[in-house]
Amino acid sequence: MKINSHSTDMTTSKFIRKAIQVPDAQAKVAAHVSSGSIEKVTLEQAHGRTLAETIHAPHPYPFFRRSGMDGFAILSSDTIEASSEQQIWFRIIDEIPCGYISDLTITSGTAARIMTGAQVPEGADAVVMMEVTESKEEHGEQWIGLKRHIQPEANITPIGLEVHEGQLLLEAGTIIQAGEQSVLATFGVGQVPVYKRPKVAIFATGTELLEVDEPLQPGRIRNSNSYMLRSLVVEAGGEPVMYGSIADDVDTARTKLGEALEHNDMVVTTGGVSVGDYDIMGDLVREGNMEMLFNKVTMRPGSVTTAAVINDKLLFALSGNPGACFVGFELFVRPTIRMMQADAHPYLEEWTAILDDDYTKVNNFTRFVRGRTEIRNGMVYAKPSAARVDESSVMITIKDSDCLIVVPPEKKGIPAGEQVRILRLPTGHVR
Ligand SMILES: Nc1nc2c(c(=O)[nH]1)N[C@H]1C(S)=C(S)[C@@H](COP(=O)(O)OP(=O)(O)OC[C@H]3O[C@@H](n4cnc5c(N)ncnc54)[C@H](O)[C@@H]3O)O[C@H]1N2
Ligand code: MOO
Ligand SMILES: [Mg+2]
Repeated sequence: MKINSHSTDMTTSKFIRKAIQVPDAQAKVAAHVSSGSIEKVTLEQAHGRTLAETIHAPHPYPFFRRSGMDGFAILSSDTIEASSEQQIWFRIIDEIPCGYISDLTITSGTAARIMTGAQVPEGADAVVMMEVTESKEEHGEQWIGLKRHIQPEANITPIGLEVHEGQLLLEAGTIIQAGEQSVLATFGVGQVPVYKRPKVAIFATGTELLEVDEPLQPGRIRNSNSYMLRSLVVEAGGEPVMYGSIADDVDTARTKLGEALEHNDMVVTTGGVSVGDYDIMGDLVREGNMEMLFNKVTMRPGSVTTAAVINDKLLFALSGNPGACFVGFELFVRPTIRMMQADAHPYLEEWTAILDDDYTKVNNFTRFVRGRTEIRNGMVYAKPSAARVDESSVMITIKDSDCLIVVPPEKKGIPAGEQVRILRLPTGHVR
């Protein structure tokens, strides 16, 4: 390739970057996030979505006095004298399968045959299970005999045992999973108000990038970051929109970015954010038609992670190095997708763990080391995923990680056995 004239003058703007701390960078992003719009979806579509309105119970639950057994509805006071020596007989006056109600009232000496889940008839204050009764037929009438005392309310679930009318059922911001589905269905919420999934445009920059189905060529690699990002967006509850990959050309990037911004709620790119000659995303965010929030963060990997705002939409220009791209997503993009759906806990959950291997690498930025947790004797242990290398260029350990071990910028490493902070990665949980 011909040699072009490139500036390595350290006073040019691409080299002058003000590094900010991760929490400050997160706060800058958060200041530009507003929770997205609301839509109604069917209950089937609601799984994993975030509820946009608080829901109160429109009625008590159970809604009627419910039999807990297949048996007979009786008056418990009729059984006071019942014993192994003294059998009490009841005349069956009705039969109540589930879904039916009786229009008769149970009075002393009568009973109704009733099934589990059916509404207990008026007058009855107990249900006795079939197995403890004897039955007989006399003059065309059915009778049951009972030799034991039955407590009032036995086997009857009272109205409102689980939920009383007006009770808070689900708060806005709740993620709808199996238990929430049960609640919504029980209370007749068939159209569920949820936050719209943010549409997240993804594109990769890099002249070296090949499509996944292209054969390898010298000096080139396949674009893996776009697919990694796609999965991460799905996991975070966003709707990924793939814009492929482009060569390292600032005009192409500008056009692509414009197109992606027009049709989506935010844009995530990967590659070209460092100080290299072809690091075009870095150049693009300095052009002036956007507000750059930061282009250097005191973290590794991902120190070159860049964020900007264009027409109220966020652009995350993540590093091309796979490890850095991954960490940049987890610390900045995932929380944004969660915040747009009003998640009360948008950031990665923080735990304390015991470091399971010595960590010797020293650096002056906070390091987010991909790691794996294990519970032993009730304690959480975290081990770096990579046996030797934990470079930001390393791709292979992403799949082996369920946490980021936070290594503060200190002069020495951390020996095994010390307590460390870890950030839990919600891997595999599709929201
Ligand atoms: N002189 C300096 N060089 C570098 C610095 C620095 O401060 N001064 N920072 C280093 C750090 S730290 C990182 S991280 C990288 C960041 O690089 P970029 O974000 O500009 O990314 P690229 O240069 O485009 O690519 C880096 C690396 O990643 C591969 N890549 C790119 N896109 C993809 C993709 N879609 N899928 C898989 N792999 C991808 C690319 O081929 C490169 O190998 O800069 C350091 N350099
Ligand atoms: O941005 Mo790099 O990933 O700091 O190592
Ligand atoms: Mg670069």
